[in-house]
Amino acid sequence: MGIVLGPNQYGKAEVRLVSVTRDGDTHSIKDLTVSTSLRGDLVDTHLTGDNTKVLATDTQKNTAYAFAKLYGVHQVEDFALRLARHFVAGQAAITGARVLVDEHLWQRIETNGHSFTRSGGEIRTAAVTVDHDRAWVVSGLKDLVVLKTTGSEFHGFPRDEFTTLAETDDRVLATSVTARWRHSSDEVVDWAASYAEVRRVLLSTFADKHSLSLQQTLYAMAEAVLLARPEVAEVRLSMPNKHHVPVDLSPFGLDNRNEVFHAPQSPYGLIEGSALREEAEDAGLAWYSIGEF
Ligand SMILES: O=c1[nH]c(=O)c2[nH]c(=O)[nH]c2[nH]1
Repeated sequence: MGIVLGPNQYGKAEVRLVSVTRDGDTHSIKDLTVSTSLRGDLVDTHLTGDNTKVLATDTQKNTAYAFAKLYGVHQVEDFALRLARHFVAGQAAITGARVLVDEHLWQRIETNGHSFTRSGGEIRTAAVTVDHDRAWVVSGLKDLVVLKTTGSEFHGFPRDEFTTLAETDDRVLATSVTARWRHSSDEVVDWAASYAEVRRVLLSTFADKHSLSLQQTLYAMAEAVLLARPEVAEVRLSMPNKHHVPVDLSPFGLDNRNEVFHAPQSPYGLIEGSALREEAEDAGLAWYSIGEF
């Protein structure tokens, strides 16, 4: 009995692609996860390792980035159709292409034209500790994903023999905010109004504070909450630095002026910190009640 090659396909899965377009100070983003699968006459590579007909998955990935630059993303259906047709038209052995696109949707933070929150997924949290007749109330939120397409720099860091990171005076800054803030007293406050205001202050500070490091942005956000909300004694923030790396399109004769980014899920920087009132009462116990980062 002979053995034959059964159905097969191959491609690049989960290419994280972020495309920024600018109209003056008003920026727009398209944030995609793109997966490609090609089918066709692929017997040789499976049976003998002859790759003559294999359009490399790395090339498929590069094509997605280059097409974002060349044609823009616009509607994901158009983007996917263009990519899929290109693969089928360009390689005689490739007769079928399937392109899957997840578009991650963003909403504007209205304070400026270049800051966004990712839609959906945000969670409001509360942690309460009671010790005999005392109570501590810690409100918070997590998975609040924010991004700004300008107004962020990072330079002046030490360069040792293992440093490769380039200095930048204009980068995309993105993070998923986990925030916890401890209320000064256990008296009932208007929790809903307090939450809404803290959230608003966190967002507007992220958007409007010109950033020289995510650490600086973190502290500014926590400080702004304390300045705006007398009922809050301490704010803790945990903010992963969701890196957006400009894709080098120069091998394809294309420039990339902060337009097309690779947005890997990991690794990421993890920036954590807090701000508290100097006179914050019972900080030791409060530390325990607010919990770890
Ligand atoms: O805002 C930043 N803070 C860092 O500590 C850091 N480290 C790094 O590689 N990039 C960045 N960005």
